[in-house]
Amino acid sequence: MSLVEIHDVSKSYGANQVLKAVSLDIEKGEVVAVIGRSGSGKSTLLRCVNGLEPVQAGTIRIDGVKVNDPATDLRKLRQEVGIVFQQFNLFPHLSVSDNITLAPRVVKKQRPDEAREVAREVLARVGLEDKLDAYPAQLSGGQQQRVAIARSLAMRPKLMLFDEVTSALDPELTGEVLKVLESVAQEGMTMMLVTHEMGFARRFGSRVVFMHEGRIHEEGQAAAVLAAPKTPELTTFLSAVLH
Ligand SMILES: Nc1ncnc2c1ncn2[C@@H]1O[C@H](COP(=O)(O)OP(=O)(O)OP(=O)(O)O)[C@@H](O)[C@H]1O
Repeated sequence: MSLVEIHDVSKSYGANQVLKAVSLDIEKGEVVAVIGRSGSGKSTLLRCVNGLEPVQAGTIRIDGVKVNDPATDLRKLRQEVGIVFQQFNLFPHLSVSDNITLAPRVVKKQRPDEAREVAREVLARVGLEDKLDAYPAQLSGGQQQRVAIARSLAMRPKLMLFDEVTSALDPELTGEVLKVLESVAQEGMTMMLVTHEMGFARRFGSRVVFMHEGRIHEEGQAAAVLAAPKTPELTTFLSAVLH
């Protein structure tokens, strides 16, 4: 059984069919980069995986648990599926420590000292152990995004979803966030990420999925797919993003 099983998923917003019979399996420890033009359905697919968006047809299972099933406790499922967005969404009035420990204390009922210890550990993993008591406004955008990643890691998820997490950052801050993603990937985390960073996709995407008009148009091992696209749509897309 794959960790993520997406089978024949379709989704529409009104008359606009955004996902058209999408199927994708992701194995434990795999890093899958989802690429494609704006509006091709990448973010929607990611949001369907952790149940932020309902689907109209098909099934999605995470570790065997069906996401689109009224009997599934989505709150519990989301503890196991972390998601980080383009905007870091930290609570501005809470310290870094409180931002990170909030969900483990409230949802997982961790003791405050235990939660703070986890916060220390995950902050070290993103290279910000000295920022435990800082406030978001005192951090750069790149640092805030690293805290947002640490906050997700504190829940010990089975799967992490990243939706264009570097798109809101200045180029000089993008590198530090990509480095954190690389180290999280190297630790064995299963990751699905929507990205425009083709260099990252090539180095760390064990697999690349190219979406076009709501369908998976091409997929395969990252280096091979990016070096030798088989369809004119991917060729056009790659020449647009690489130049
Ligand atoms: N909440 C929504 N309500 C209505 N339409 C939506 C909604 N979210 C997305 N869409 C539409 O669904 C289509 C796919 O959007 P999606 O955000 O998944 O694309 P994307 O490939 O992630 O694009 P981008 O790279 O620009 O983020 C677009 O046509 C978009 O306008």
